Amino acid sequence: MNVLAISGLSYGFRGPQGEVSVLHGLDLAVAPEEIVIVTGPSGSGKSTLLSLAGLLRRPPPGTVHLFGVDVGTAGEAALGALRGRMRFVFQKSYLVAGLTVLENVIASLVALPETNRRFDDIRARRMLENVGLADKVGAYPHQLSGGQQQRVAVARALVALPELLIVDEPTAALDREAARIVVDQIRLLTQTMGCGVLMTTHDDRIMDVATRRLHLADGRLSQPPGEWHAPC
Ligand SMILES: Nc1ncnc2c1ncn2[C@@H]1O[C@H](COP(=O)(O)OP(=O)(O)OP(=O)(O)O)[C@@H](O)[C@H]1O
Repeated sequence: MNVLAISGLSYGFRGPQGEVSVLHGLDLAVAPEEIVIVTGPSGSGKSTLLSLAGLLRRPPPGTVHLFGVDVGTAGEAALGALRGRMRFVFQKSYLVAGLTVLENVIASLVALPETNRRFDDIRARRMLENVGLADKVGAYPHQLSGGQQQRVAVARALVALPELLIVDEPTAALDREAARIVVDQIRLLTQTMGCGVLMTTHDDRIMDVATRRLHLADGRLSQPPGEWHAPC
């Protein structure tokens, strides 16, 4: 079953001159182990699409299904359960300033059912090792560079082993090496845990991580312009 299935999704915003239509009858599915990258010009609706797929906005009934559940009609309890199965990475890290790096990552686990909370600490430390920040566990966010903060945000998302990961421009503020660490960890999650990923990016350095690429323009998705082949 697809982790995310979008069909006939149209969406707009009410402005001073009336309704401005952003998405027009969009169809998109993300299966487990897929990394779908959506590109598109500024203002084309990429963030709007992610917010509708990611429960940050309520889509029209029947247009967005997460794990088979119609998001447009689901009640609060069902939405809460869906939220536990997915995680986000945004362009900004949004770490909690008063928590250490380790505590920020553990915070992603506390809402999950777990019989022994001692494993939260071990899991969080392992994930921080994976993103090259083992020596920063006790630091506070303001003591880290922007790129290091973003790697903590990635660790915080991945440590929960989400079934769907929604990622908005994850590497815009990262140098080449840090960007590679981030996408390698995302790819590892898809390959080992079967996570499906929906990502927007303008970053040519990381396009190779995609198993499928789509281009959003004029409210519609299509094949990206120019030649593109999925990696073997
Ligand atoms: N809350 C809102 N109210 C009104 N219009 C909005 C709102 N959010 C987004 N828009 C409009 O919807 C359109 C799509 O915006 P969106 O942020 O989804 O684009 P984007 O492709 O993510 O852009 P970028 O690459 O610059 O981040 C834009 O024209 C924007 O002005």
